[in-house]
This record gives sequence, structure tokens and C-alpha cells, in this order.
Amino acid sequence: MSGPAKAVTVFGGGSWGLTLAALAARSGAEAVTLWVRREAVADHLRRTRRHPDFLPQLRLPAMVEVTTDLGVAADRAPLWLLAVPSQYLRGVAVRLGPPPPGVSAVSAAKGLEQPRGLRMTEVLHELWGPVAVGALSGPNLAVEVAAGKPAATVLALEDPGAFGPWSQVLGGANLRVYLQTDVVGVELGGALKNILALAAGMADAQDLGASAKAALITRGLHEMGRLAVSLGARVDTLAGLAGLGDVVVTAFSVHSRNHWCGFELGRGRRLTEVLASTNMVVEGVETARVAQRMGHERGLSLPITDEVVAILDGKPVQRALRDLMARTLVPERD
Ligand SMILES: NC(=O)C1=CN([C@@H]2O[C@H](COP(=O)(O)OP(=O)(O)OC[C@H]3O[C@@H](n4cnc5c(N)ncnc54)[C@H](O)[C@@H]3O)[C@@H](O)[C@H]2O)C=CC1
Ligand SMILES: O=C(CO)COP(=O)(O)O
Repeated sequence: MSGPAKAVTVFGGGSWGLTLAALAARSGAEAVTLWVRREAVADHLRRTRRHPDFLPQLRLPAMVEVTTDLGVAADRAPLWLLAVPSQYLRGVAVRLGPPPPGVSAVSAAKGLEQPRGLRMTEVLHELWGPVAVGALSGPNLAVEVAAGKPAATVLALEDPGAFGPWSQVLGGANLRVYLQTDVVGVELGGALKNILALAAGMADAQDLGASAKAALITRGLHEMGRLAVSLGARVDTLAGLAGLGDVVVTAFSVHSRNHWCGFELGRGRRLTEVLASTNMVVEGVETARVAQRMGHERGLSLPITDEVVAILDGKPVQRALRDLMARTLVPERD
């Protein structure tokens, strides 16, 4: 590994990877490298400093070097930030290989890998062995962070000693970075909130009102916490930025792709048609299915997730709503 201590390589040229690279360049990073898959995209970025498909308003700062060479990207920095969607992270991590001593790798993806429901750091451990890794997650919409609007996020590290350089590279006037050690909770918060973002979009499309949405979010957070805790998360993590915070932003913002997808389904469009109409990822679709399976394997009740999955499979939203409202009454803590 060469390059300065406060150098970061961002892997992934989607909206979040672009945003994180730009953020690091505007914050404390001494060098920023962005790895993208396709040479045509890299070439376009180098020539115009803009991505041909995502965030047209974002101009990549001049200090961000763009490469498609994974070896070069890996060698340039002691901080690796993996912003590759959850179903594709494995492919990139296999090719990268384990980080050498002195390199800290962090995943910024919000999803669970199909078919086993692995968290991203579990995928990395499976491939790389017992190296310390981490997860970045929180209420952070790329379009807002890219525009320089203020936000807060959570960095969960298996080795909290790596927090210093990460906070210097990402933190600053635009982003407050909170340290966490509950990697499981932070990853599950970021992944499971997408199920509620889908549900909130469906509720908005049906004009169910603020009272219904408050109930959906609150009961959904309860449900999300039940599953996350059974998988090893700490309950207080789910009440923080990576849980509640991310539920709130994605349930209320039209910029959330999961909310948008839920809204379109709520209007009666079919899932295949909705997904075919975007080149962006909607992580909640895979996560809802795998979370439902993992919850049921543990004997947990997940009524909102069940109905979201049923709607993904074609159940009309009005019927799902009727079924949710007609459930046997239970004490609030259940
Ligand atoms: N966009 C946002 O506001 C935020 C996104 N995230 C997370 O960041 C991760 C990356 O998402 P975005 O940057 O938003 O993606 P995006 O939806 O903007 O773009 C899709 C990305 O998927 C990549 N891709 C498509 N097919 C691929 C393949 N076969 N192999 C490898 N990569 C492939 C594309 O190159 C592109 O980088 C996701 O897990 C997302 O949940 C986290 C926080 C905010
Ligand atoms: O995670 C996000 C904001 O915190 C982005 O959500 P979407 O993937 O739904 O756009």
C-alpha cells in the first residue's frame, strides 16, 4: 500500500460511491480514488467530471482520481470504502482480496445478500478471514449529501482504533460521523429499514394519511428491532441514526428509491415493470424476502414484512391493508 494516511479509495461508481468520493475530497482526505467497473464511465468521469447516468448535478472534484483497475485502486489508500450494492459486493471483494495490514475496509451498502441473508461484513469475513472490517450507515440520501446539505451518519468498526482517519476523511461541516461498535446493529438497521421505506411508499400511494404512516413506522421499527436483536444487534442501535434515523428519512423522502418503488407498487404497477424502469438499486426487494425467511426460521412474527413481500408478489395493497388491520390484537410490546 502506498499513498498518504488520510487517503481513501471508494469502490463503486453509483450515486453513493460518487457522493462519498466527492464528500471525502471536500472534507479532510489528502487523496481520493474512485474505482468504477466500466471504462466508458471512467473515461466520461475523467473528461467531464460528471457521471453519465447518476447525480447529474454532482461535479466530481478535481482531486478524485478515477480508475477501473482494482489493483491500482486498492494500492492507493489505507482506507477502503466499499459502496457496491449488496448483491454485487462479493464479486468485487473476491477480486480485491483481503486488505493488507494497515488497511481498514468499510462497507457502505445497505442490504442482505441473497440467498443466505448475510450482512456485508459477514460476506467480507467469509472471503477475507478474520480481518477487522466495518460498516457505514445512517440517514444519508446521496442527492442531499452530494449537494452539500448537512447530515449525520454512523461508522461501526470492529477495530475502533481506525476511527481517527475515517472521521478525518469523511467528517466535517457537512457530515457528523458517530462511532459505533455494534456492527451487526448498524448493518441490520440500514438493510431492514428498506422494507419500511417500501411500505411507507405504498401507504403514501394509497393516501392512507399521517396517522397510518406513524403506526406503520412505529410498529415496523418494533418488528425490525425484533428480528435484528434475534440476529445479534443491540436494541439501542436500532433506536439511533442507523435504525430510526434511516427509517424516518426513507419513509418521508421522495428521494428514497425504496419509497419510490413502494409508491409505484401502491399505485398498482407490477414489480418487474417498476424495477425495469430504473437503473438504480432498490435494495429492499431482496432484503424483504430474505428477512422474512430468517424471521420465520426464528419463529418471529413479522406482519408488516409479510405483507410487503406479498405485495411484491402481486397482492393488492388494499387487501394487504385489510389483513394487517384484521390481525388478532396483541399487547403493544409483542
Ligand atoms: N443512493 C443513496 O442515497 C445511498 C445508497 N446507499 C447504498 O449504497 C449501495 C450502492 O448504491 P448506489 O450507489 O445508490 O447505487 P445506484 O443505484 O446509484 O447505482 C447502481 C450501482 O450498481 C452497480 N452495478 C450494477 N450492476 C452491477 C454488477 N453486476 N456488478 C457490480 N456493480 C453493479 C452500478 O455500477 C452502480 O454503481 C447500496 O447498497 C445502497 O443501499 C447507502 C446510502 C445512501
Ligand atoms: O439509504 C438511503 C438513505 O439513508 C437511501 O435509500 P434508498 O436506497 O431507498 O434510496
